[in-house]
Amino acid sequence: MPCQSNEELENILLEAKQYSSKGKVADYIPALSKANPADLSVAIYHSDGTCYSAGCIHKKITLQSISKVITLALALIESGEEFVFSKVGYEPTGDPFNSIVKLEMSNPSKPLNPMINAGALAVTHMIKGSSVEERFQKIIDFVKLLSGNQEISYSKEVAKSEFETSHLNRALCFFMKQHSIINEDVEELLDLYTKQCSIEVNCLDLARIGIVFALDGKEPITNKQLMPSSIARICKTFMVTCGMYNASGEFAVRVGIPAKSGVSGGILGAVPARFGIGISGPALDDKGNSVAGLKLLEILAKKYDLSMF
Ligand SMILES: NC(=O)CC[C@H](N)C(=O)O
Repeated sequence: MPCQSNEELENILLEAKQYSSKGKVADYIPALSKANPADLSVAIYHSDGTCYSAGCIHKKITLQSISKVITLALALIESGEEFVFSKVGYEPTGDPFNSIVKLEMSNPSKPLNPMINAGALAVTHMIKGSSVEERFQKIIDFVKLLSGNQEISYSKEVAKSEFETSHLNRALCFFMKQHSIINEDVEELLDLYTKQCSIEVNCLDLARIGIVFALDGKEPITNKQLMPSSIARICKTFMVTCGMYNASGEFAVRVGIPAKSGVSGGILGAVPARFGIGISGPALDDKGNSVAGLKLLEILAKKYDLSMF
């Protein structure tokens, strides 16, 4: 069984850590630029509930795009497959996560998948509730449930920083409003989306969420089904086809596990039926993925034969 000690993981982390210097922290959301590019941490959650970890494991990062897979699960639970996929498609774009170009090219105009910003905004729009507060509470409660961590909260500073600078996301929303994919107030939707992206986790939380997806929705300790297995499988499929933005193809070849990254440098991995993996490493490559995190996953995948292909 792979990785049976923290020391083993520590050695792999040290090898991957050297790659941090090749990346840069995201600064298009000003508050994210405060992150330390040299940070790296990893946790692996086994299906029997044991967990191994290395690095600055308690350091928090915000979920950013990793939240997209969580709101997708929630929207599918609340509204069902038919409704969700009437508003958002199934296909990878090959474009950067915040690109607008395919929205105008597809006919009828709808976001190509729920992992790009346009698709994620359309999914967040579906989360039901009478106010932004009620809807956000639902999202954060779901993150608490999946991570088994009742202490989860969000960074007001990061949420505010993104809300004030999110002009491209505003443009995506207005375009989608014109085409009836969304019909709520754009500022309210952005308020909810930026809060969702600002939920704080560490690599242990990410690994714990990862194992729930890996086990098709089951919590490893209690065996409770936290979401229908069909929904966990839809989410994992999108993680394979679009989870690492427009680097998902190369990632499938090099690593071969369902994963979702975020511009805070987080990566959520789910090795089917085996492990949840959580990584935090804020230095990013030019596609927005954690450079050292990618390296770490590549080493783990080779060493422990993790690829599902
Ligand atoms: N790739 C990401 O992590 C993007 C999430 C970020 N909140 C945005 O909308 O730009």
